Amino acid sequence: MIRFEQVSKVYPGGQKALSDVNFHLKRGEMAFLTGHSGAGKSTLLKLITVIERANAGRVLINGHDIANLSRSDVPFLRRDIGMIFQSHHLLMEKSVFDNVALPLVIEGFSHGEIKKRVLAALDMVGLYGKERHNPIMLSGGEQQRVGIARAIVNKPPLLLADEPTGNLDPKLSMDILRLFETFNDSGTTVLIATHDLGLIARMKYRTLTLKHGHVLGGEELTSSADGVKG
Ligand SMILES: Nc1ncnc2c1ncn2[C@@H]1O[C@H](COP(=O)(O)OP(=O)(O)OP(=O)(O)O)[C@@H](O)[C@H]1O
Repeated sequence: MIRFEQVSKVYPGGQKALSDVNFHLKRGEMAFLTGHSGAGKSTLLKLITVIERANAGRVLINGHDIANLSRSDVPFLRRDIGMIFQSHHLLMEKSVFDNVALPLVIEGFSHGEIKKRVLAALDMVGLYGKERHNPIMLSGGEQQRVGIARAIVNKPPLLLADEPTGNLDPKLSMDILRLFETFNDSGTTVLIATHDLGLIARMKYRTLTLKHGHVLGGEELTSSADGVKG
């Protein structure tokens, strides 16, 4: 589903963020992306979502080289990607319902369909009944789950998460990871960038490790457990 071939990224100003990165994330797979602060994790996710573009090499999504993607095609690619951030980027003055509905409103779904899908997404993340609350009234873990509901509400085939458990305690972090497993079990491809090595060790999914923009441990995603679920 995602293939990087000899990908390098240098930011304007000369900061080298990724160097000759190769990896392949298969459809239906769940994997971690890790590495020290500044290793290039967010940059790698930004190349997949075309927030940034590579300077060298090829980024292929579903076999398509995204270097050939025109600006007007980018929103169509992003519809297939659910993106989850540590700071979840919720609209605090809007209700939980409106936050989760946003991708569907942008896509022009009918009111009836939006209601059905938003309530189903909130149910999946355990927030059914909180749709009229504002995010400010919720705990950090609940706010993170609103962000997750928004990312999965249009059922994207690919879910990318950038430090999704960064502000959460170990129990809540595990709950969030279990939630990702549920989506993965129903066929969603999942890539999670995280510093949390403890979490990675407990979950035993394949791990891509970056160090100063280079992939450690060979060209493919490496694992001590060959992707076996923990
Ligand atoms: N917009 C930018 N302009 C210039 N340099 C940047 C930009 N974004 C990131 N960098 C640099 O690129 C390198 C990789 O950054 P990136 O954010 O991808 O790392 P990261 O592994 O996600 O770090 P963290 O875990 O701290 O979020 C760093 O040296 C960073 O300073």
